[in-house]
Amino acid sequence: MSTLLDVSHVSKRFTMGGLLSRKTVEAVQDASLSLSVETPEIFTIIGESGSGKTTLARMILGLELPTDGEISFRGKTVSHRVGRRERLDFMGHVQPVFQNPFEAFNPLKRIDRYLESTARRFLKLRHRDDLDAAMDGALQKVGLSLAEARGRFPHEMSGGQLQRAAIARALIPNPSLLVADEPVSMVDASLRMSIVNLLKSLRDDLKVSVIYITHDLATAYYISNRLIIMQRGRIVEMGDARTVLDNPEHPYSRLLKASVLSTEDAGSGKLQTDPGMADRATALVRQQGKLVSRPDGRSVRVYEGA
Ligand SMILES: Nc1ncnc2c1ncn2[C@@H]1O[C@H](COP(=O)(O)OP(=O)(O)OP(=O)(O)O)[C@@H](O)[C@H]1O
Repeated sequence: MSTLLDVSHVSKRFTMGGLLSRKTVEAVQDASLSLSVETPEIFTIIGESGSGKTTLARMILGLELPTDGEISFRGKTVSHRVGRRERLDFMGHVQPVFQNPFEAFNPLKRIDRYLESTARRFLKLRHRDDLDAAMDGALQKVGLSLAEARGRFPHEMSGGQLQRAAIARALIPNPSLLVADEPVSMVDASLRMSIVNLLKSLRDDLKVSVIYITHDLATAYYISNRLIIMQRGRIVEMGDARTVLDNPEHPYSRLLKASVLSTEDAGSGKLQTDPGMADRATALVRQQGKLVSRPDGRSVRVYEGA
């Protein structure tokens, strides 16, 4: 098995303020994960707001450097501090998909212009027919076409269509990994599943791996192969998505699952989770603990004396 992405004991500390009011945030602490070339998968990062998901994603994309540890893609260290050609080569293999498609596109620039400049930059295409074929090919992969997208400004598309166009743009260089940071949270609920299913078909039909960052346990359960659950910068549970979500073991993972409101719970007015469970999960956050492998293949953070 060869390694596509290797995140090894990575931490990120942000330091803010001046000399007298210095404050540090441990955004990510000692995170490790790896994806293989041979098995494309949807690897999900779940956690509450501020748990370090985006920081981890930005380090994987080389937009942020780890304070400790190392990230490598196909054996090469990921960093933005490399030459332009090396950076472009990396970006051809690893593409981001952002949360808000309306922010990802300049409102004054037509969609096809974006796709065209990506095709020029990464595929070095120059002729009109070649550019059109590359754009149409990418748009077809996401259920759109160049005929539909040509000449349209971002505001002339729905959020769902625009997120598809953003994914089409990311697909132009033929990447082997997409890093999608909450790609459905700004899309209308009724269109969300179409984007989620699209990510699934990118994995199954195009063999593209996806790092899927979300707050949403339901979509994570539906499309993920494996996942990690993060709490305040630390991975607290990691493993096969269904094994973990069917029977979460870490108190924080249990709390997350218990916080998902079913329509039945809403109907019966049951809006609160067990306060004891929340207290246990937050008390543990102050301890470092240790990720321990379990026989069922998952890893769970355990604490001394707990
Ligand atoms: N550039 C930065 N400078 C200082 N602190 C930062 C920076 N980026 C992130 N942080 C802090 O690091 C922690 C983790 O943030 P991060 O955005 O990675 O979390 P998240 O899980 O993605 O949250 P959300 O779901 O709200 O996007 C937070 O406490 C955040 O305030």
